[in-house]
Amino acid sequence: MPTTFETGPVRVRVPATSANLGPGFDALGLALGRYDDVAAQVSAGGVRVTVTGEGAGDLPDDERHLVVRAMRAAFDVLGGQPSGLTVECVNRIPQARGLGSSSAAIVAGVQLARALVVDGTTTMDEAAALRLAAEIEGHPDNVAPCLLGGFTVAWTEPSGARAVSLPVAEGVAPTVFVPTRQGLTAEARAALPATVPHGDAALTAGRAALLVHALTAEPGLLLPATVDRLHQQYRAAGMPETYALVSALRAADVAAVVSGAGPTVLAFTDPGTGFDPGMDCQIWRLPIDVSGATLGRGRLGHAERDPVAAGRKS
Ligand SMILES: Nc1ncnc2c1ncn2[C@@H]1O[C@H](COP(=O)(O)OP(=O)(O)O)[C@@H](O)[C@H]1O
Ligand SMILES: N[C@@H](CCOP(=O)(O)O)C(=O)O
Repeated sequence: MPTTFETGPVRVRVPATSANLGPGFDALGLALGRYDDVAAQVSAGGVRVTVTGEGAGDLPDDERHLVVRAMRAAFDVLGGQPSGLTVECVNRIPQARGLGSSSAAIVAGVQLARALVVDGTTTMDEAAALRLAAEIEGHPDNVAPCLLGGFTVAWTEPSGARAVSLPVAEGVAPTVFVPTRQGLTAEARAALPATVPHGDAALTAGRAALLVHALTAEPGLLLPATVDRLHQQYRAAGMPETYALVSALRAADVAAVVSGAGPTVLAFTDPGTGFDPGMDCQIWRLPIDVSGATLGRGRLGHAERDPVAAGRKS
């Protein structure tokens, strides 16, 4: 039986994410209250993508667009491809900064495809959506919080990625320092060594375990819980201003880390208005997103189309 598709548009709101959080390389992640909104509809013709906000004018408007690539991968799993797609993106997550923009695009694509298939040869539950999104991204630590919301612990089994979402303790409201300059995750991953000293691995494993306790129950322990020896120092040469800012914040007893692969810095407490970050950046205090990717029916409304104002969940 051929796959049947929803005839009207569907839409999804996907949060920014911060991965690693210091010692949780490729495992820990946090969903943040800044969002991309994406709508999609099956059409008779080819693929047409419009982009407003972040990436407008730079991203491809055809099959090469990451949302469309993720949709195509999900349609393959679900059993059938629509010939044409119309996709509208309103992006507020800065790209190539360490705030999970690529994962947001991938999760948006997978979720939209799931919502557009009315009757396919296979169904895809949330666990399968996570597996597919992680496979496309290559690591699960951003796609997990983007899909599930909250603070997530993700891991990979032979059958694929899995994750749990944990409630964050009251009062944790991260501040992010988002540099003007971009840095690609693939390049930051290439800077990592193939092996690390056993002592560094042991120290980092202990702090990652402590971080789960600190974030869920005892934020007073976030400073020691965010020590990492697996990735940040190896990436420092490629983003010296980021590394200097993390060091300056930590010296002031602020639990700060490189967000994802950088160059954004995430601080778990507000360093105060007088603090000089020493680099050209935007500073945002973001709530933690607890819902993850949220689907809806219909095209984007007035609020979702505003690339500036609608950065928060309504
Ligand atoms: N919303 C989006 N729509 C389409 N492509 C995107 C989007 N966001 C990111 N990308 C693609 O992913 C790249 C950035 O990915 P990456 O280096 O992993 O950075 P980030 O830390 O922001 O995820 C962009 O250069 C672009 O090619
Ligand atoms: N664990 C990954 C996380 C990358 O996050 P991003 O937001 O920079 O894509 C890594 O550190 O490479």
